[in-house]
Amino acid sequence: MSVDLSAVAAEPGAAKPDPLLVVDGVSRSFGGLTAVHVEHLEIQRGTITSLIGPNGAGKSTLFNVLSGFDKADSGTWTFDGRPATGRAAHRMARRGLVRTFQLTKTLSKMTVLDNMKLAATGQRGEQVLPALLPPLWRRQEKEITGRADELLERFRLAHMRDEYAGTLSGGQRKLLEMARALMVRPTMIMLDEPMAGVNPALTQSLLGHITDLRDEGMTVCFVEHDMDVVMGISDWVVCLAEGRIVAEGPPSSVAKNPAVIDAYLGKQHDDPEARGDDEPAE
Ligand SMILES: Nc1ncnc2c1ncn2[C@@H]1O[C@H](COP(=O)(O)OP(=O)(O)OP(=O)(O)O)[C@@H](O)[C@H]1O
Repeated sequence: MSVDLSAVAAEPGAAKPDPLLVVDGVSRSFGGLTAVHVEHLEIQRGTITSLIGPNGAGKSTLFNVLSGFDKADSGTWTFDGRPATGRAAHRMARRGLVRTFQLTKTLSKMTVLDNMKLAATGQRGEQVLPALLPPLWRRQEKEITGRADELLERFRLAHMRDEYAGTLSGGQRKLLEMARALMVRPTMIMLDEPMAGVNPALTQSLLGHITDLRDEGMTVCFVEHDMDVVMGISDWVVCLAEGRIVAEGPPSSVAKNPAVIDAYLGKQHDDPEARGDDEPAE
């Protein structure tokens, strides 16, 4: 681990020695439901921080808000010491914060290389299709292709460079999602369930890539509902439940925190599928 967090209190809202992202009073509701209400959160620079919590805890909503893909109802946040509240995703990408997003239908019909090149435009995604790319982008094309090839090599996707992205396996898609996000050379990468639906061998490889990014100095934050996945890799774990931070700390302390256990068990208790009930009671 590159940053020592041993002196940081394991409690919600804990101050970090050198936070890259600082969140204050952020809330987001849908109708009458408060999906997120985070009083204070600091993400330490140069660490792997995991955001865990049961289904519906608000993890993706918080991610979407902070990365500029959704709007908060209230609250403020800063990135790298500068105000970032309500900034659009492509502006945040230019400032160094990117998030991965899943390969959509449209992107599946483009080649792997074009997916990478498009990502270089900085999270504008499908709003900027290749035919419409600005002249500046064309001038930089050589450099961008070079960067794309370098990343495809690193993520072992070079042999798929000219294939349609839709032909990739589930695991290769996850690698492409990560590689795409790195096109803009971010300082912070936010990964939404990077291991979901991936086989164990590939999970190990993805975990290796994530650790490498951190070791190169990048700040990594990922959302995961499966607590076991994050334990081995995280420097710090933040647990959300019903939109609020209920615990924070090193993985070992969070794993045995009663509020975390309650959040997961409580959810299981409410969820007929997790209880193993196939049919609702008469
Ligand atoms: N666009 C939306 N419209 C209405 N409700 C929403 C919307 N997005 C999220 N919600 C609700 O907000 C709550 C938080 O959802 P969110 O997806 O952020 O949780 P999560 O922790 O990421 O869950 P999961 O692990 O299942 O992805 C849920 O109750 C969800 O139904």
